[in-house]
Amino acid sequence: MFDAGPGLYLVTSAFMLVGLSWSQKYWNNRSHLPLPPGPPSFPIVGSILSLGDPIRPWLGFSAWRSAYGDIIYARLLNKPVLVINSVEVARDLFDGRSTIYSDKPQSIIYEPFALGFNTALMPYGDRWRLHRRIFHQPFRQAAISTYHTELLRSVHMMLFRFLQDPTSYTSHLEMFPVSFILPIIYDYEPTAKDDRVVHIMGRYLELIVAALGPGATMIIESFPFLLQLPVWFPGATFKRASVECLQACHDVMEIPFQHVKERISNGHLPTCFVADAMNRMNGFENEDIETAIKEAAAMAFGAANETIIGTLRVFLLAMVLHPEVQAKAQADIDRVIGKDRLPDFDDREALPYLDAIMRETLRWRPVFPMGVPHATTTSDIYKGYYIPKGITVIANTWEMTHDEKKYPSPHEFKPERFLYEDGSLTSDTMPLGFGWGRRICVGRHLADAAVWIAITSFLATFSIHKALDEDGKEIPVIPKFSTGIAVHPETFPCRIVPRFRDASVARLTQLTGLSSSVDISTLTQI
Ligand code: HEM
Repeated sequence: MFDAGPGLYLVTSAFMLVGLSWSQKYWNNRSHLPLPPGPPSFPIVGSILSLGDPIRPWLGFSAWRSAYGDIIYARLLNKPVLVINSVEVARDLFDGRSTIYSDKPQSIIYEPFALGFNTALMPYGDRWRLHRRIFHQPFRQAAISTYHTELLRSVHMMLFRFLQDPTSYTSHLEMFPVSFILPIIYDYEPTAKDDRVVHIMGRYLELIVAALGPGATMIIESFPFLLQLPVWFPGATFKRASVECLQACHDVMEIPFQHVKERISNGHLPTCFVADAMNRMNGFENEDIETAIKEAAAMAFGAANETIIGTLRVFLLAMVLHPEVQAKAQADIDRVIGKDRLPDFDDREALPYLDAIMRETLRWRPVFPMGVPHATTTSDIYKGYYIPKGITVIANTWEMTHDEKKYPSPHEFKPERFLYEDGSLTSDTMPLGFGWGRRICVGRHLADAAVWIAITSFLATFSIHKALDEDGKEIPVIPKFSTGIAVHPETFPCRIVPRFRDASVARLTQLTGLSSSVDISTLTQI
């Protein structure tokens, strides 16, 4: 028999020597390698003062680009961050080195504010992989057409609400994602605006937005004892918010999920994300899988809400500020579809200008102007710079979507930038707002279909104009935006007027064909 003794010893020693010299070289490299350039850092505050507006850090990150370039190292308070200001570097790192750049920074606020189940904030590991597996099948591009009927139904219900109460446009936008995502995820039909499931998600999101605001996060991270105070203690605001948030999160996950399970145990066969995943992945036999499905379902419910409402708010703002874009889109719709029916998904190819408007909406005011931060799992060397392990990595979406070279006059709303001279669409589908690499948004194809049908149907049936004062003069719209990690325009005064023939409930009923399945008279209460 072959004696492995001395041979194996020699081979092992050789490997060890190579390994040692490599790690020595690596260490020497690292010790000689600089961190990427960045603004000067001061004790305690780091570089935060040179950010300019700390509430909108993406603007400061963009301003740093001219001084420090596409990849910047900075310390914000006690947190080291790597800021990426160009698509090229983002692709190199998030796509090309995805095993290193797919982690997420963790915060002590996640547990007390029930954010542990949020896929987008989860560490890169088995629990996250299981979530992605649950999401993959139902949300891949090829599956999206199965949701077209539900999307059309929800968008038509939204049109009724606009017709019956044109002043409450924010509330109608809020009901749109809820009315298709709840049936898709839980086979659950929200019955009224104060529907229990809609209400608990709304409350949970409110609490999270407050908790994740830059000020609140910084205070809690700097003074964690605030979360140890008893709830009755004067000033224990964060502790009370945390208790309420944990309860709201429990309700968000359990109430709609138990609705599906009850229906199954009563012999029904609901067709929805939860029931399909439970069957496909043996969720009934495995508690860990059941928990992951419950979490993924609540994640989809929450993720669809904030993002789609935000994008549609940006769209309406763009239309009120740019009547010429609105008129051009409506002329296209009238030419392709006419006045006797409403848009359908089959019309999409013939309406490139509508796609261009959608892309420009995502570019002009991305809902996540600095994406959702990633983190590194190990240290790395890129273009001669040392990138530390565990550093927070921010892809500055704002800078990428406002890059003057790629998008001239970037602050103007110009859908034409996505069209060739012959009117056909360019290959730039504006994916930048949906994140990067392995962590790219799982709901992007659903979002694409939902936003497209919503804007096309809206423009087919309504126009939005500036509101008029008592003298009949237009009230100027001064855009204001919310702050936080997800940003959207605040409500502005406007007039929404129908543009379809007769402009009556009867005519809209005829156009949508909704009356057979929905009680139209109750829609404004929804
Ligand atoms: C206009 C609509 C939307 C926008 C702009 C958007 C944007 C984003 C962004 C920027 C991320 C972070 C990606 C990263 O970490 O690099 C993300 C993650 C995610 N989104 Fe969306 N999203 C939208 C709609 C949706 C919808 C409709 C769903 C579900 C049905 C969804 C589910 C998710 C999930 C599960 C993640 C976590 C992915 C992961 O960390 O692996 N999103 N989204």
